Amino acid sequence: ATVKSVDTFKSTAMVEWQERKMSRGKEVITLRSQTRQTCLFQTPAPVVSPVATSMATSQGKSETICSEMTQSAQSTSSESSRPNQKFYEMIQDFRETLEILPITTSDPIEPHKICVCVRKRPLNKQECNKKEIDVVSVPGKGTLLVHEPKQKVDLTKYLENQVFHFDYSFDENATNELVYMFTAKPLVQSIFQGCMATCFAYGQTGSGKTHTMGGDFTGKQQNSARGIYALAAQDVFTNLNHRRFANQDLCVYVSFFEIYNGKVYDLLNKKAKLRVLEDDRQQVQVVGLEEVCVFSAEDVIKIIQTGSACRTSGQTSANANSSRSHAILQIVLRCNNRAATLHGKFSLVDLAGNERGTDVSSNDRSTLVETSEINRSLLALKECIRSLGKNSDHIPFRMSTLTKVLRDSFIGEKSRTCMIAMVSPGMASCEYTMNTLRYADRYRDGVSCPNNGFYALVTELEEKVYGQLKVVFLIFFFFLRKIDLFIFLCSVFQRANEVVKEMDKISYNIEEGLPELVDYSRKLLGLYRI
Ligand SMILES: Nc1ncnc2c1ncn2[C@@H]1O[C@H](COP(=O)(O)OP(=O)(O)OP(=O)(O)O)[C@@H](O)[C@H]1O
Repeated sequence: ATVKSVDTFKSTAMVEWQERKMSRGKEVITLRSQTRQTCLFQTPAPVVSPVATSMATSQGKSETICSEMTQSAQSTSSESSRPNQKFYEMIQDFRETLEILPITTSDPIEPHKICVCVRKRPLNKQECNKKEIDVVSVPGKGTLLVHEPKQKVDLTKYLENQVFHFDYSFDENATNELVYMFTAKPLVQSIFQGCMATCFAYGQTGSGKTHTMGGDFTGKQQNSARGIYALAAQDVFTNLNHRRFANQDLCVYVSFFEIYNGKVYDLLNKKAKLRVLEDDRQQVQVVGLEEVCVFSAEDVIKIIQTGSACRTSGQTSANANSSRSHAILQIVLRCNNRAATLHGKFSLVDLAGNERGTDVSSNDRSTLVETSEINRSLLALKECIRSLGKNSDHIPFRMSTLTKVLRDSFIGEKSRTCMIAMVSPGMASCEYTMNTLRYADRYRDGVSCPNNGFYALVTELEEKVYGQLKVVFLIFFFFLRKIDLFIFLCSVFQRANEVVKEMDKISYNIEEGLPELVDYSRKLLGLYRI
């Protein structure tokens, strides 16, 4: 109950009475202004502020004070001790002007070839203890706002309210079931029609990717039955038993693997390292990948549990490990004939934490390699989905192992893709949140993206660099015995290495870095042209 909030509400003018009722011995009056913001007034007043009293009197209602409808529990004295109190108040003021209409199960689900949505997780216990400020608002209808705290040179604080639009936006109260209904569920239907579907969970570490895909946590125990993996498996078997598909004689197979540093590891076979090969017809095979035939959703849940345990075992920090690798669960429908012909495939991908891409400060070689691999794969993924969205003939899937193994999901009319961008709401994560949203925004905006030309150019140059590299290696092996040529090639490699390092540094902040990246690509090509 603050004087300021009464002021704010009063200034919106034209207040209509909505409702008066008794609650726990107090009279609660709900008001609604013309701008549809809502405010609660209660009697008797624990604190009577002059402004509140005068306002109430002017309305003919004595002993009335204002309290914020949301976060009232955290207000009063503890609020003043909150770090960044000013920003907190500014965000609260802004939220009062918003019309909040969260997505519900009764909202229509539209068919998309590429669907991009965003999910905000709630502030966690630690963040609440630190009195972190929630800087993300989800008014609904696919919109999401980030209230970016800024400061002018004269130290005046202000907010930059960034608005993003996606196909769907889920707030902190959305359940996995609700998210599933709008994202992966339509893709499950599509694989029965012979589609290759992919659902990605993207975002920084701790933003809720594993919670969404693998299931929510009760303490440290993950409830695998309530994640998108399991919900999709349940729907696959429901569909399979439906009379429409019952006579198609389909069988369900599951594989579960992870990609770490560009290498594939089988999570259903003691993390065996596997090779990715491409045949003459550009078909990509993960050689020796375990594909288990399953007969119920429970079988799939057991596989998820086995694979997840394998994913994290032997690591000092499970979370740190998972955030560095991409985990892929594939549900494959095969016709139950001798050739076990592929009918449809659903790949569910829990991507590596995208904040790794910014971690270029480290001098540790393994961290640098890890970072550049994550960078490369996320950039490649973006390019492949964008090419798919534009129905382009050229899909740059060779850019990374991730896009290579998902190649058949990026081609043809029968591809369906859904990207769920996860965001953490805290002010401390604001920069990462903005990066996640900008990345996801690129998919939606493929055609009108101002840097479209640059993206295409970078992709084309990357492909050329790979081509040239192949030639260099051939020459190297051919003239292996010529020491002067060997020294020359060493110096070329050294210079190329430096250029590649520079490229890695800027490739995360792709927005500003693109022109530079093009320059570097050209330099690289120049180096290899001997
Ligand atoms: N929507 C949500 N509701 C409640 N808690 C959530 C939600 N999303 C995430 N959390 C909680 O936040 C914590 C981090 O989530 P999670 O492990 O899923 O993040 P992540 O993005 O997969 O991280 P990493 O990249 O490190 O694997 C978990 O304790 C999880 O229970």
